[in-house]
Amino acid sequence: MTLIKSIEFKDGKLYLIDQRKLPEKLSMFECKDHKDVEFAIKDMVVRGAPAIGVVGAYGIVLAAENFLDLSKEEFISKVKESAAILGNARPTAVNLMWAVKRMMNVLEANKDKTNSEICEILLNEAKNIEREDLETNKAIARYGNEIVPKGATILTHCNTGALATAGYGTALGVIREAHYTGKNIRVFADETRPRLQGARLTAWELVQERIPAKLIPDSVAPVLIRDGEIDIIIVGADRIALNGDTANKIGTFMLSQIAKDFNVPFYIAAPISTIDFETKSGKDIIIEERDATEVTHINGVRIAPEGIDVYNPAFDVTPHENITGIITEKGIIRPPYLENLSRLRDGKK
Ligand SMILES: CSC[C@H]1O[C@H](OP(=O)(O)O)[C@H](O)[C@@H]1O
Repeated sequence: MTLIKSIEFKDGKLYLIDQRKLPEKLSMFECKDHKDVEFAIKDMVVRGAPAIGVVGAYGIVLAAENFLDLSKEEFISKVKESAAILGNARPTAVNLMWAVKRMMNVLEANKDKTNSEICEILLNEAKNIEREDLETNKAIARYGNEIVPKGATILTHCNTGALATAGYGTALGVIREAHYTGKNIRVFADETRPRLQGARLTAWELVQERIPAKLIPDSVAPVLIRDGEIDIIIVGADRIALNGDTANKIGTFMLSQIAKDFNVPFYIAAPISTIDFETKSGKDIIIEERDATEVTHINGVRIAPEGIDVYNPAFDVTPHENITGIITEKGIIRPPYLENLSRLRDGKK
């Protein structure tokens, strides 16, 4: 099993696999300060809800180190300002704001220490967030593997692998676990227009791991589901509302509706940090709209005529009624989601 490490903080800089360049080129993008990190998140050098949470945390560390020599008051103010900028780099995935809030809580709790002590403490917290995400991925994979039948054909959408997390993956982590525990599974991976995370990233991870898979145009998935070719669908999430409505990559809702029509189990795999207990339902989730050129161009080559208008939402919301279960590091959460997610929020079994 090749552990793909897409995020590395060393010698006071943050290095990221540049996912815009994969699969043709494996190169690192260097972040010297929090503005580089903001760009990396916005331009999808790094993407994937858990991954941008980890990267956002390290962005705050870079900010603290760059403002180290300021007065304590200016230092705290500048770090908080940088954190706000990072937290707003992409609006839909809750993990980013979750990580930023966690880092700000640590800053607040240690604001009476010296600037350099605070830098050290923030770096340790960012490392904790990264380490915990990897552990979380492994737990999600183990629980998810329990619902993967031997010999199953699994459909997945977008990229939810090591590139989208601190390593191993969420939905793709379940697929890895099923493969490595000898379940003899095979995968259909949606290409996932327009940014092609499936074709460029998931396919790359599956090839690296020699997991039997076929890449398909997004519109093939409904036909495979209708024809009984898919045993189970497992996808990721960017934000799960308290009632279980889930925001994920555009195209997920369509898959869930067709899965429901043809009685194919449809699972979300996500860490608990992706559950937003403050958001009551999917209606309240902000859906990021991205640049028109993501649709009108591929690799910089224009494929649609000048002058055509574009609507490019990066996510859609799957209603909780379409979701068979939510695979988390604490087990699989089943309906009724409002009741069960509220119990999780309140720390009840
Ligand atoms: C475990 S990644 C979760 C989620 O993030 C991806 O979105 P993006 O590539 O725009 O960052 C996709 O929705 C994945 O399912």
